[in-house]
Amino acid sequence: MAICAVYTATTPIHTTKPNFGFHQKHQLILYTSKERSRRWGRLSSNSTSSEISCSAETKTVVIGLAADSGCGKSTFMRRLTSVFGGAAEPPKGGNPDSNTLISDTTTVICLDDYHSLDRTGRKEKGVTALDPRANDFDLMYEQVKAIKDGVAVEKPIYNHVTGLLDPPELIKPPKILVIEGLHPMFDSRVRDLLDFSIYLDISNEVKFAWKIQRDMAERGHSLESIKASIEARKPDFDAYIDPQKQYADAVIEVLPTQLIPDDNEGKVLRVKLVMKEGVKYFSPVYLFDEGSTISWIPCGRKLTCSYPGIKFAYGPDAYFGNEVSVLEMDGQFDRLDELIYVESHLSNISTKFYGEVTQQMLKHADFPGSNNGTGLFQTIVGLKIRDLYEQIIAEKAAAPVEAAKV
Ligand SMILES: Nc1ncnc2c1ncn2[C@@H]1O[C@H](COP(=O)(O)OP(=O)(O)OP(=O)(O)O)[C@@H](O)[C@H]1O
Ligand SMILES: O=C(CO)[C@H](O)[C@H](O)COP(=O)(O)O
Repeated sequence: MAICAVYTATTPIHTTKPNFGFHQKHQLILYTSKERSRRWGRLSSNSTSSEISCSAETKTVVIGLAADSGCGKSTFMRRLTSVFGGAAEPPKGGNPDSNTLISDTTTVICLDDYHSLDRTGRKEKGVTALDPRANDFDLMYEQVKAIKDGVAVEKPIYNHVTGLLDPPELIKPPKILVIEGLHPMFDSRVRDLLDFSIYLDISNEVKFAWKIQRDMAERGHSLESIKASIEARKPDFDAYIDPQKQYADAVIEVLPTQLIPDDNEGKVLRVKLVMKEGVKYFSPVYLFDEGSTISWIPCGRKLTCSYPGIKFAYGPDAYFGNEVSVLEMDGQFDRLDELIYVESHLSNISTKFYGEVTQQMLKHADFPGSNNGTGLFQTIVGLKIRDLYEQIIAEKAAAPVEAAKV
């Protein structure tokens, strides 16, 4: 087992405003992206931080999850980590405002931590957090690469409560690293490090409904301020976030239902799972017959459906010039236990036992989207990621045996 160094932070604060309490002892220094990267991000063999032992053989599998804010990334992450078992929690004894979630198998880091401008800095420069100029892609690349290579890093923390950049936290290489946020597929160097990538594509109507529900109910924002915030972000969303979906191996697209004519309530959803063909370790899910075009209304004796019912569709398609398979569900389940009927007609879902999808959905019945295609497809993608991870590990384990044979 090799002893690996740790990326270390010499001066943790990078902000435009003096900090309070915990932060006071640090100097106020503004770095250019390059200098900040040099100070914070270089691999340090004479590091004063604790050194981390790591094994070169157990390389971290890296998953990217892209979406705009408030589009269900956290919910998806909870479903994903649950597939691997064990609860995901913030680093023990660390910053209470850390965005990181660690479980036995997975570490989820939020790419907001690579904002190079804090809230005030963005305001002063007149840029949004979605703008690449507000993010440090050099550091993101260096640190994700280091973790993938089995090296711990001192990752910055963007504090969503204060809007400031906090002192960094130590991230040790996990079995699976998930990088979630606005830009996991924006920088080609970071993109190339991903073993699998997902884009949550929430249509404007649905995004608006979800944001209103959360920001009005939980955060006390007014309808006008929510509308204004969505409008203000839209140009940068279109320019920098949305184009990433062309690179994703799987896209979960959430649209208004087509089952209710002129629906404007936004409660019933039509959800598509777009799966790229030819991705290593990933075989797209199919309904009934692989490669066919299917339309299926499962409502009847085995599935209870109230108005407006449920409709599935499956078939081949093209997406940004790539060959894909698309599985679609419009409508919502009345009884989650009956989902087993739908599950039994899906293939390549990478379950370990009959009914595992239904079991996962029942386990998290209280999560948003559990009665529709968002929850169903997020669960299935979680199972596919577990399968991908297990294939990569099995291949690595077999490699020395194969080499010895030769
Ligand atoms: N599948 C879903 N169905 C209905 N509502 C949902 C769904 N997913 C998320 N939401 C709504 O959107 C809100 C935001 O979800 P979540 O916290 O998972 O998103 P996020 O992308 O992690 O947000 P942020 O980046 O702002 O923290 C939830 O509180 C919920 O109201
Ligand atoms: O798009 C976002 C991703 O979560 C946030 O708006 C961004 O990180 C800035 O955060 P805050 O609004 O807390 O200053």
